[in-house]
Amino acid sequence: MTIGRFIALEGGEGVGKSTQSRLLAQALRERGLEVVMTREPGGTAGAEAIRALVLGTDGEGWGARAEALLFAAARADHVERLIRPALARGAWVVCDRFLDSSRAYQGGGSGLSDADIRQLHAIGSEGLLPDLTLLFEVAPEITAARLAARDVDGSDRIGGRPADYHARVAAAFAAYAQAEPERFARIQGGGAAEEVHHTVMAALAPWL
Ligand SMILES: Nc1ncnc2c1ncn2[C@@H]1O[C@H](COP(=O)(O)OP(=O)(O)OP(=O)(O)O)[C@@H](O)[C@H]1O
Ligand SMILES: Cc1cn([C@H]2C[C@H](O)[C@@H](COP(=O)(O)O)O2)c(=O)[nH]c1=O
Repeated sequence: MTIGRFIALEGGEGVGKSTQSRLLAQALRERGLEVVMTREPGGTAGAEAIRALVLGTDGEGWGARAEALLFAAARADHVERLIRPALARGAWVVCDRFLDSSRAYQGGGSGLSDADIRQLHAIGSEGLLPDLTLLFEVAPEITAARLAARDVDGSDRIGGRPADYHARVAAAFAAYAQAEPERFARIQGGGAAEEVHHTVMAALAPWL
């Protein structure tokens, strides 16, 4: 049996995570590997229901603590029902966002402590971490242009937060990658999609 790997793709809005998830999943499948491509919040029926609750724009929204609990609950279901079983049978899991999004958004953006976010993750998901987290970094003026073209009908509740919130999120991601270089690969995502994909494959080369 092949060894399953858990790869998370992280970064702010519009940095290309979904695009690179698709390209990565396709490249791994072409190598004959079983790939489970998934996302957070989401990936299971329960977690997708929480996604609609937390990102939908109806109602008054959530306070920072309730929001952190909702993301942790979605992740707990996702880990238990989809991610752990996939890894146990030797599949590769390609996950668009994971724990570090909670640390960066609910922590760096909304001001909860990193210890609290990690504690929620310890309770909900028994502390599962990806084998590698690809952090995509793109200049804000480039992501703004991409999102203006993509989100013509408006953004979700969190994507629509002000620029200073998203600047804190980006700074938090950068600080986590700097603190744990063995867990992160930093990818400059401002080039063409195929060019960025080559950088991703180079980061994974030791396992392929
Ligand atoms: N390297 C690239 N060059 C130009 N456009 C890109 C590139 N990568 C992605 N895009 C486009 O930018 C937009 C955002 O990309 P994508 O949805 O992959 O980002 P994301 O990080 O998953 O965003 P979000 O977190 O907001 O959902 C899409 O319209 C996509 O087609
Ligand atoms: C997992 C996770 C996500 N978020 C935020 C980040 C984005 O604004 C949305 C997800 O939208 P996407 O188009 O699928 O990227 O949710 C968060 O704040 N905390 C989290 O843990």
